[in-house]
Amino acid sequence: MLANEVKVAVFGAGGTGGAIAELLLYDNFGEIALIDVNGALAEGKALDIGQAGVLTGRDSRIYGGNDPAICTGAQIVVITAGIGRRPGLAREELLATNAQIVREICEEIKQRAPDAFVIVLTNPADILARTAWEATGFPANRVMAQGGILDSARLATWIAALCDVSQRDVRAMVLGGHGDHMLPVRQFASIHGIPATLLMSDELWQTAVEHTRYGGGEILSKFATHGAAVTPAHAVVAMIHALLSPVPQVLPVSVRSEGAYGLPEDVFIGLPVKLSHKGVEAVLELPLDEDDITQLHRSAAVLDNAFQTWRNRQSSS
Ligand SMILES: NC(=O)c1ccc[n+]([C@@H]2O[C@H](COP(=O)([O-])OP(=O)(O)OC[C@H]3O[C@@H](n4cnc5c(N)ncnc54)[C@H](O)[C@@H]3O)[C@@H](O)[C@H]2O)c1
Repeated sequence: MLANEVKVAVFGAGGTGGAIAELLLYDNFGEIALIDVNGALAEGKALDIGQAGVLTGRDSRIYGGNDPAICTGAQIVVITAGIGRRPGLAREELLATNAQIVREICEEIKQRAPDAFVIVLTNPADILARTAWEATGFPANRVMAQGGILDSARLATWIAALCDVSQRDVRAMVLGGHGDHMLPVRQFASIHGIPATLLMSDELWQTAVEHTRYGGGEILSKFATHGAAVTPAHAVVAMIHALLSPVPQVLPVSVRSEGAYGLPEDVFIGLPVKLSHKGVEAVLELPLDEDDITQLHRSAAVLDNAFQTWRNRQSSS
């Protein structure tokens, strides 16, 4: 399907939601609906972004408001609505508030955009994708979270800087949950096809990993009031393009594990997947090192425990 035939609805018109809408306009998407509890914010962003269409030669129909009904008929829905991190606040600590918001939004999606792909950006994104999957009742291949594409971009940026090579030559893959327990996979990092293991010392790799793991927090600590928006928005738009393409792309995406790598079936976690207009076509089961498998399972346990703790609190309150 061509972008100009597609309607995308974005819940949350804040930093990331606005940035996503702007990129969708540049890519000439047919219709972009921005929805926010702060309806004036969504309307204002839609006006501001839409007016750039004249100067950039784009024709997207973009509108905003607080009425969820404007998501009706969207083929792709992105959820960025909720509270964000503040310095010192972990992604997992946002769960109770954001899970409620995501559930309410999913009720709307279920009624008004029943055939949509759903991409969750709101943190903690992996756990909220699981919440969205349950709340929509959609097949798991249509519900996913963004985490790994952003984290992989951060890792690639640091590999390029530390090895003094062009970012364009670096490929990297971060799996696991989008949090401090993420899993940057060393054997999947390369510089123009050359395994990064041949060009990076252990020390340099560890430095790149540390910068990646705390990359979101680093940006947050500088802004203080909000987190990163530009690269997260590009990561979401990369997923949207993959979801329009008949040719599958291999990307790290947070999806229901379905038991891959021996993980609990219902856990949503970053895995290498084939993503296309059919949604999540397959999880690629690759021969990971023993340490990486251990770390992947540890990450899944963190996500599963947080989800179960939240759910138990819900049922006892
Ligand atoms: N997964 C990732 O890679 C990633 C990257 C960046 C940010 N995030 C997360 O994305 C979320 C959004 O970040 P942001 O920087 O855009 O935050 P933001 O505060 O700028 O925007 C969030 C918006 O959501 C709106 N909102 C709140 N409740 C709503 C509801 N029920 N319906 C509609 N809108 C509602 C708010 O009014 C606000 O405008 C945060 O949870 C953040 O941690 C995730």
